[in-house]
Amino acid sequence: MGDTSHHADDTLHRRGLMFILSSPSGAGKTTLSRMLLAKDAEIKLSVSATTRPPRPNEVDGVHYHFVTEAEFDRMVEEDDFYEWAHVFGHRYGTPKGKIRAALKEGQDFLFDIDWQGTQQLYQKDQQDVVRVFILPPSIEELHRRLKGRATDSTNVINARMERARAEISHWDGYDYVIINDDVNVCFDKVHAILEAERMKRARQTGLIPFVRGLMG
Ligand SMILES: Nc1ncnc2c1ncn2[C@@H]1O[C@H](COP(=O)(O)OP(=O)(O)OP(=O)(O)O)[C@@H](O)[C@H]1O
Ligand SMILES: Nc1nc2c(ncn2[C@@H]2O[C@H](COP(=O)(O)O)[C@@H](O)[C@H]2O)c(=O)[nH]1
Repeated sequence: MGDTSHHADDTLHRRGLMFILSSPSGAGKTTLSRMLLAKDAEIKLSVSATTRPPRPNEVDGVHYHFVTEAEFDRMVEEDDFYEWAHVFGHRYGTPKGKIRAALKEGQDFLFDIDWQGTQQLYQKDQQDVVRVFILPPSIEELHRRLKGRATDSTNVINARMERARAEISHWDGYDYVIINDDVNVCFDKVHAILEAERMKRARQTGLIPFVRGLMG
């Protein structure tokens, strides 16, 4: 064994990444997001603001910041959003918060956002963005999942099903595409992507001094 004074853990600073999960409504991105947050302590959810009313199990400030139309207007005027979009008759936006500074410090962020938000984030910050699209195994299964979730009225479910094909058409704007058939298998793939992206050379900003140390 050689000199351990340049231990990798002390040296290898890494830039954080913006990990985006998108899918047609009901394909399972929120389920996968929650699994990822429970399993991986290094990634934090970017909590969006929305004008949609909360579902029964949703907590303000945890799953979304639930805001009024007037509050959303104010946030837009004050340039508080990285991106925002109209989705299913409501507005949703990613608050800027301290994301940029935290990325520099190595913090990873998870975004459960649609294709419009993905395009906007990618245009602003290509180097930090990793785009993952989740597909359902079939349209029938997508419908079953939306009904089985039992959080939305029949009208809302029908509207989301009507939009599903249009949303799926954006699949080619993503770096990775995964079919969510068995949720555990799908989750392992999502996590493997995150782990691999963390090791990209460009993200490992501490590599240069580390390699210099190795070369003596
Ligand atoms: N692989 C799977 N097999 C069976 N059911 C699943 C699977 N993945 C997710 N589900 C179930 O499907 C329903 C929809 O999942 P989820 O809420 O995660 O979808 P979503 O893509 O986030 O939808 P939305 O965009 O509407 O928020 C939930 O009841 C969830 O438990
Ligand atoms: N462009 C953005 N899309 C967002 C954001 N937060 C959530 N979403 C997407 O909206 C739909 C519907 O979500 P739901 O919670 O009402 O089912 C879904 O595709 C989300 O990914 C955001 O900040 N910006």
